[in-house]
Amino acid sequence: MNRLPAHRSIVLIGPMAVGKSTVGAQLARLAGREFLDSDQLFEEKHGPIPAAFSSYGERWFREVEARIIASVLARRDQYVLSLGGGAVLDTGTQQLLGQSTVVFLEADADAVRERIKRGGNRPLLQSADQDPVQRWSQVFADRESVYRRLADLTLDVRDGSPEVLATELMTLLENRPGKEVQ
Ligand SMILES: Nc1ncnc2c1ncn2[C@@H]1O[C@H](COP(=O)(O)OP(=O)(O)O)[C@@H](O)[C@H]1O
Ligand SMILES: O=C(O)C1=C[C@@H](OP(=O)(O)O)[C@@H](O)[C@H](O)C1
Ligand SMILES: [Mg+2]
Repeated sequence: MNRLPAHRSIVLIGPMAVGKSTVGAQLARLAGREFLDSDQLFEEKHGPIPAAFSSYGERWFREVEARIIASVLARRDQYVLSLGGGAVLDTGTQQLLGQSTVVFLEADADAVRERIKRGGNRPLLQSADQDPVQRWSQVFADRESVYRRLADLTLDVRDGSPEVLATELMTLLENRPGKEVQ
């Protein structure tokens, strides 16, 4: 059963390791919707992201990432989509997100310290002169204004399990009008 009929595409954005993929999957389950993840779609077709960065470069990754996201956002049905952290830098993607309910998952360096260690291999956090958390803070500072500008809703994900956070997000979404269902 679809519990969020007013919203078409619900898109989770935010910096690396805040929990976009994990909370997005939980939200989709609670809402009775299909879950899509741009990194997962990339890897299904092109293999691991770190190998793509090292073989073809970030620029190529961004081009393919933007195409994958555009093809999902062209769909007219209802789903939950979690984006990779840097996907929102693409101006075409920024425009297409205007049709979706965009949720910014917000955290800080302390909250993501353990999450960075636990899941995912993120080429942008590998640096010779900075530790991954310092690097995360720098990348987040560079992108924060973009996340805030695109967000219809912001969810603080510093505390709480993914299940609790997804339930909180369900309630927030249930209580706000959608902007895209004609
Ligand atoms: N609220 C949370 N509390 C504790 N760990 C979390 C939470 N959300 C996600 N995680 C863990 O943090 C790691 C990164 O989560 P992930 O969903 O991959 O983040 P993102 O997609 O934003 O990069 C994973 O190991 C995940 O299980
Ligand atoms: O922030 C970024 O530029 C990236 C975030 C990653 O996704 P997550 O945000 O799911 O870790 C992945 O797309 C890639 O490693 C680049
Ligand atoms: Mg992810």
